[in-house]
Amino acid sequence: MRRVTILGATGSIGQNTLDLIARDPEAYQVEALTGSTNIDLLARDAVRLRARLAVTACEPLYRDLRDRLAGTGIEVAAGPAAVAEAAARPVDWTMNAIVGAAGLMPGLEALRHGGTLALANKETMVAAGPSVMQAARESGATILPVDSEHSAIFQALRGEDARAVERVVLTASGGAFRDWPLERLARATVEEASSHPNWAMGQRITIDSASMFNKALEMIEARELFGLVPSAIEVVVHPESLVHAVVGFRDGAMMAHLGAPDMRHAIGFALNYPDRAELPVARLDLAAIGRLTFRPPEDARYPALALARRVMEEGGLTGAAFNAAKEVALDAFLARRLGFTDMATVVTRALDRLAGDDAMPRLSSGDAVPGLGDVLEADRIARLRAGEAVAGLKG
Ligand SMILES: NC(=O)C1=CN([C@@H]2O[C@H](COP(=O)(O)OP(=O)(O)OC[C@H]3O[C@@H](n4cnc5c(N)ncnc54)[C@H](OP(=O)(O)O)[C@@H]3O)[C@@H](O)[C@H]2O)C=CC1
Ligand SMILES: CC(=O)[C@@H](O)[C@H](O)COP(=O)(O)O
Ligand SMILES: [Mn+2]
Repeated sequence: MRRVTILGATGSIGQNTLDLIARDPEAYQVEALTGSTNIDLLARDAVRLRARLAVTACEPLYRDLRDRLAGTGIEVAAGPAAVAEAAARPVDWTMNAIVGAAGLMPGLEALRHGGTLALANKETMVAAGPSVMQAARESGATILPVDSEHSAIFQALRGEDARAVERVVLTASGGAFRDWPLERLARATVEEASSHPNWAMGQRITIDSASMFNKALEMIEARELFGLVPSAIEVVVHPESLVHAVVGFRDGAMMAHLGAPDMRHAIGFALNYPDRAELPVARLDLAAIGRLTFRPPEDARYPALALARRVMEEGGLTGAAFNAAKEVALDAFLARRLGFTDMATVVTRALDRLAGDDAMPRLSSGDAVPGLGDVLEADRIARLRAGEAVAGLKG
């Protein structure tokens, strides 16, 4: 029986993970489930899956969660530190499906005890890729990417010599507004941005798909996970979301990964690795699909992609700053304090300000791996600068 922990169990990836685990209950012992605001679901799943520990990141909800689990024998805890402590409990397999930079510390805790980390939380790699990879090397932990594109790349690279890789192509659906007239984008509403053409996902990543900030994060995630040079990372718009990524090799061959737009593919791959197990996902009928289409992303529609290139060029703490500024901009859009196209403006202004900002930690030239303290400080300062940029745009 494998011991597993699911961080972010109440979200979209978390629920897809539990769906797979619940289909084979004898195969898994659930050590911990974590969530944040949705304690009804957290409590219900903790009982259903006989978890040993249930944790809400939201401290004020401790009593409510405790009351819901009274008499079950399931341990209860609350707060960000309790989430990290849950992640630190030794298990064979951990899913990190927390959204945002909040996933960083629990993810690092999970890596420190070894085992396998199935990583959906792409923000972790963007903010602190070198630290994360170093933590895995030190403990001998295995990181398996869950983001569909990165799982696809990982699968295409199996058995290949990494030195033979010439390029990777990340496919992008183009998001909710791929066919809108450009002049309409500034008036796009939260509701309109929260509907993905192909994937059912959490609201934040769905909006990031519409702005292409999701793909921008994924470019950086690919660089960190696979050690690629930025020029080897390409993005192509593929409205059908059936090809998840393509790897190009030095002999000109290209290996594409195809599958239905269902995250249980990538989660199931990580859960069963190195084997392949039967998964409850739709099988593609290529003749019925008929055609797959591709087109270049438009710079004017998707300024986030150029920002990702800038982040990769600058390196160091810029990834942490970029992710944090993007989170602030997205919060402001969700709160109706910013327009849709203002999000890229806020992130650009925050990065511009940070370039000469005395408050930003300075890395010494020998720092190949920025320290975690510096990463967290860069995140904090970037949030301040992005907040100022939001206020500046409103005023
Ligand atoms: N959804 C998808 O198909 C894909 C997602 N990803 C990535 O996976 C991650 C999860 O995405 P998704 O499942 O869509 O997100 P959701 O918003 O659906 O779920 C997020 C999870 O994180 C929890 N959470 C929220 N804030 C905090 C916090 N501060 N501390 C601890 N836990 C918190 C939520 O708890 P609660 O709901 O109880 O408040 C929930 O369990 C993201 O990094 C995303 O980019 C990558 C590829 C595809
Ligand atoms: C399912 C998944 O991995 C998402 O990150 C997906 O890539 C989002 O779709 P976009 O291609 O629109 O960003
Ligand atoms: Mn993805």
